[in-house]
Amino acid sequence: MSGFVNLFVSNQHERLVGFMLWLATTLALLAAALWFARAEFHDSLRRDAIAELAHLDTVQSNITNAFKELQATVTASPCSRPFMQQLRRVAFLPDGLNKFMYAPGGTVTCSTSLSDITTSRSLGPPDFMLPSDDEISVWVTKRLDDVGLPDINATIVAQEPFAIVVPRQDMKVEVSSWVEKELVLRAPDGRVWHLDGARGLFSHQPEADVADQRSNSALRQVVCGEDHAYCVAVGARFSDALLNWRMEIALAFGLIAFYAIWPASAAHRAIKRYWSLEARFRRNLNPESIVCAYQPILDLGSGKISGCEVLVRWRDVDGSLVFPDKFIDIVARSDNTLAFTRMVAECAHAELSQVLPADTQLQVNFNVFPRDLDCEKLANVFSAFTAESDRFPLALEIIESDALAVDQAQHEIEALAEKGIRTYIDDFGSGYSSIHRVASLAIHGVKLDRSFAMAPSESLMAKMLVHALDMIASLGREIVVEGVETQERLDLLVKSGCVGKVQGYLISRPVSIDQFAAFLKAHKPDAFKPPTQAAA
Ligand SMILES: Nc1nc2c(ncn2[C@@H]2O[C@@H]3COP(=O)(O)O[C@H]4[C@@H](O)[C@H](n5cnc6c(=O)[nH]c(N)nc65)O[C@@H]4COP(=O)(O)O[C@H]3[C@H]2O)c(=O)[nH]1
Repeated sequence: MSGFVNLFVSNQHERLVGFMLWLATTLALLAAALWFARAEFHDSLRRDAIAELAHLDTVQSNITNAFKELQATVTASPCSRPFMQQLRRVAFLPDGLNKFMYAPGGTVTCSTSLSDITTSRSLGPPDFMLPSDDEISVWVTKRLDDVGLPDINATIVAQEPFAIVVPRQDMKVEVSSWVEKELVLRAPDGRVWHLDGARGLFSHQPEADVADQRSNSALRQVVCGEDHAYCVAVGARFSDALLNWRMEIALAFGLIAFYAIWPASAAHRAIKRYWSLEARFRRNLNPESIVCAYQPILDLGSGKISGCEVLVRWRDVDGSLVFPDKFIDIVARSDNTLAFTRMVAECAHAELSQVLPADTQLQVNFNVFPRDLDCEKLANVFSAFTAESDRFPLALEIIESDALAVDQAQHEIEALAEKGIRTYIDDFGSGYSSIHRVASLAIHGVKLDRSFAMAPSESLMAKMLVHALDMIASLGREIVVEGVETQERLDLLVKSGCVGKVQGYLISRPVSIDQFAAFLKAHKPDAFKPPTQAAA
């Protein structure tokens, strides 16, 4: 499951996901097209079978009419000259039936071909009777030498006292070369007699002596006439059909593969939206996914770690840690800034109070959104810290933004100070902060933006560092410098004589609570002092 999630979360597999979606869409469309083609093919087989059956229906209706005609018009004394004349008159009707017999009880006494049969000849027991009320008996492919029709194998149908020789029925409807047909007669008990076409197609089990295994078609349609006495089976192998239409199929495949690009890319966009960091973050932000990191703050006067800044990380759905530069803006754009800060405060308080020794005294700095600068609300969010202000004095770092109305901010900052909560202007020098604003607010201190301390030695920013420090120092506010990465830069800050505290990778990166506790335990006050001072 996590591998599957990874596929969408990590951008590395974007091409693979896009390709898989295209492939899946192409295959799905192809399967739908094949299903449709198969259904259409089935229908066309059925249409062929019905067309063939229509011809047999005509034969059956001719037989029914012939019997009616015989019963109505052949009334003379059986086998007498007038009888034979009447019989022949019916035989002349243009319905393809011209061999009639007088065969009461299945015994042929006279026929249109042979009027003077000296001895009656029995047809024997019929092969089957039709289930209809007309009492019709059927003899299938009977040799007719006995009844004066030498070398003829034909089907005889009889309705007392007449019998009709049904001429051999061939298939009439033209079909494609890869389509097979079989014509059968079928007794009510299920026995089947092959009449024409691909033997075994009807029963779908080729007889042992049938060499042509193609009869075992994959697609088959069987339609039967009235009484189910005659049926047409039509079949073909789908693969044969596909082979036959290979050009059309290749073209269809190309078109499907091409048009699959649109639904696949729409699906890809939807998936990307669903799995975007913003969507994942909004769906999964909860106290369990909040991870706190602690960056020590070094007091330059004492050399001790006087506090820490709590920096939040977010545990993504694939387990990886996401840094605030990726999601703080998402929080800032939402209405949940205070709820978010509460989650961070609760996470930090639980960890700090559990892991650090009871006698630890440490200022804990939190970042708060400017819009949440409201003493009452913040005191509520950080109530666990204000309740333990001896152990964990609280400090709030506020990024001064344009939205921060000085008068209102001043009022809230004063109220916070009354509750023992310190406030700092964060990232001074990076945003809207001006020396005028710093002077107007009763803040405890200023955190100088890390870009000053991190700037290369000869750069303009590095040169501005000392001036920025002088300027803030003149306002009498505590100065904390962030982003101290080298001993050289730290030495410069110490030399300036106006920096109270520093924070940066030189001292420690933001670390987990256990690493922070270990760091505090191992820290020596002269660890970052220049060698001369350390020796003294
Ligand atoms: N290259 C370099 N970087 C250093 C050094 N020392 C500290 N940093 C980084 O500088 C950032 C200091 O936090 P920030 O200015 O408050 O800037 C923070 C803060 O504005 C915001 N943020 C972090 N946690 C929270 C939070 O809980 N709530 C709110 N509202 N914002 C937060 O996200 C920003 C970035 O946080 P991080 O990515 O943790 O980045 C941290 C820290 O890892 C250094 O020597 N070199």
